[in-house]
Amino acid sequence: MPFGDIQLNDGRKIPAIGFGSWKIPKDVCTGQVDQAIDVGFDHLDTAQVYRNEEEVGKAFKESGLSRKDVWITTKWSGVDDKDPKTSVEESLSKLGIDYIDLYLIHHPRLCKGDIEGTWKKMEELKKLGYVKSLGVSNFTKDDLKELLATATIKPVVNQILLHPYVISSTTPLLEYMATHHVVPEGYSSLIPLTSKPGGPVDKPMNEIAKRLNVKPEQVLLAWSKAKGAIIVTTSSKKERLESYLDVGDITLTKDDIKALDHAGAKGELWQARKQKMAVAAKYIAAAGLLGYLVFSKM
Ligand SMILES: NC(=O)C1=CN([C@@H]2O[C@H](COP(=O)(O)OP(=O)(O)OC[C@H]3O[C@@H](n4cnc5c(N)ncnc54)[C@H](O)[C@@H]3O)[C@@H](O)[C@H]2O)C=CC1
Ligand SMILES: O=CCc1c[nH]c2ccccc12
Repeated sequence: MPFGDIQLNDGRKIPAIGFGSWKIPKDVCTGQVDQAIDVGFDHLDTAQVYRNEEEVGKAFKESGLSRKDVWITTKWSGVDDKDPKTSVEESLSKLGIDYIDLYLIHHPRLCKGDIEGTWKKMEELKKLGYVKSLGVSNFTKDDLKELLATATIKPVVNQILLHPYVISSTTPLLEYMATHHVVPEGYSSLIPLTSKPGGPVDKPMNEIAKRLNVKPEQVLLAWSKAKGAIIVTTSSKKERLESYLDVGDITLTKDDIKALDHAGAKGELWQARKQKMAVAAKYIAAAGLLGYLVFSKM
């Protein structure tokens, strides 16, 4: 079963899984995007700051696919303090296309305290025909509230970190977004495998993978899909890319999702406790040093 599309609040439909080009070196980028398109990805995610828009654009051109058949997202990352209009014109030229499907504010800090003014500049880009849909990334609930208070065009997505170890702190944001029809786009969904292996999520993830006869990474992507998110992921390996697309066929049960959420929340709690202990240890060490300095002078 193919992944299909997700309906956006501006009437458009976005392919539910995308191939991201963050950290892909220029010299191998076109080849990796070519491969992703070859296996069936029709949604590419890049950014001004990834510095590989030209290579992504080259792969699209080489694919011979028609512009309407590939969804292209890029982001205003505030590189060299350039404003959204200058940046989007540069992105269009680098990508070699005449419109961008989805243009995102890469991070709220780029707005420098003026979310309202920055969003107005983004809205202009849609009116100019440079971009079809507008969205944000890494916005908190408060950032979104501020934006929605004055927006005339709603963001269609908020591209956010989404994996079981952040589910507890992210649920209020996801609920707020659902109320306002802003679709989550989840990135770094594979963190339990890539940078936090050995945590509490491993057990349910591996058990579910075994029961369904699928790979652990597919369980994590299926979890993200179950949260209603558009998935943005990546790999340089053809077999992995194929296995990501096969997640379209995987449906987790309510109990599977509960088990992953529960294990994720446990890990999040441990992490928070570890951070508190580290801060406390720093204070104790500083107090000890101060005491030593005071008493050694007596
Ligand atoms: N808006 C934003 O601030 C951000 C956006 N992104 C977007 O999301 C895309 C994907 O981000 P990532 O963090 O790379 O996502 P990811 O969590 O999907 O990780 C992808 C990596 O996981 C590896 N992987 C797959 N299965 C594995 C396994 N079983 N064991 C170990 N490693 C395994 C892959 O080879 C690949 O290198 C980026 O290219 C970018 O487009 C990423 C980060 C931030
Ligand atoms: O998108 C991936 C992470 C990243 C790399 N550079 C920036 C700048 C601003 C926001 C996010 C990121």
